[in-house]
Amino acid sequence: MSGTSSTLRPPADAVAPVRHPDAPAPGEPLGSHYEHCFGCGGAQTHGLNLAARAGEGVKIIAEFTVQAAHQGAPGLAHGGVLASALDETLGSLNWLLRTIAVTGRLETDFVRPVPVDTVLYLEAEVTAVAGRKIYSTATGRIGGPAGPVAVRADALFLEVKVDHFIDNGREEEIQAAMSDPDQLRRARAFEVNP
Ligand SMILES: CCCCCCCC/C=C\CCCCCCCC(=O)SCCNC(=O)CCNC(=O)[C@H](O)C(C)(C)COP(=O)(O)OP(=O)(O)OC[C@H]1O[C@@H](n2cnc3c(N)ncnc32)[C@H](O)[C@@H]1OP(=O)(O)O
Repeated sequence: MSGTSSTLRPPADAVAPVRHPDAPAPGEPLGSHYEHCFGCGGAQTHGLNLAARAGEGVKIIAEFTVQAAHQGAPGLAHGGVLASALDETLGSLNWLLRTIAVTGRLETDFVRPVPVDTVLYLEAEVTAVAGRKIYSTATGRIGGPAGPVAVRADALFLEVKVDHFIDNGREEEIQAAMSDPDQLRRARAFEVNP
């Protein structure tokens, strides 16, 4: 079964996304935007440890290896974990636009079961932008980067101000993130405006 709800279809006045001139070059790893991020952070024991790199245009390529801690059914990845991998890959696209944005809507198709130890080869792309709305799509393939699609998603991200995090995040993590000695991560958190 597949299909995308009408809120994920870009309006007639949507424009093509513009890759920021300072976006990482194609092939360059993005690194983690936050070490405690479940998707990409190195400090999360059972996190996804998803490694993303810039593609051409406004595209991201990433890999994620399904661990035993990610099971739902015996020996198979939990669907929510696979949705997280898609969400994280789609979220990484915003760094190529130099926009801070959060997921508003994520529609996922689970096409094939994904066993533990499988490498999920992810690709995501921004398809259109309309004001604060960023439309994007992603696939996760198994058996190799050109293998069959196991999961796919369409998403709508909404651009937000940094205040979104400062006003809503727990105080101790906000303070710690603000004093992060890693300059690149700080830049990704605070200096994303062109
Ligand atoms: C000091 C530290 C600072 C740290 C800084 C960190 C930066 C690091 C970089 C990156 C971080 C991201 C990490 C990546 C992780 C992967 C991505 C995630 O998982 S993000 C987490 C999950 N998502 C949420 O938690 C959003 C929760 N939702 C909200 O906060 C709001 O609902 C929000 C911002 C999404 C929208 O709220 P509104 O008040 O801004 O906007 P309204 O007026 O409601 O909507 C604007 C337009 O968008 C449509 N819209 C909004 N939500 C929609 C939806 N769910 N479906 C369809 N349309 C929607 C509306 O219909 C409206 O459209 P019309 O302008 O009227 O045409």
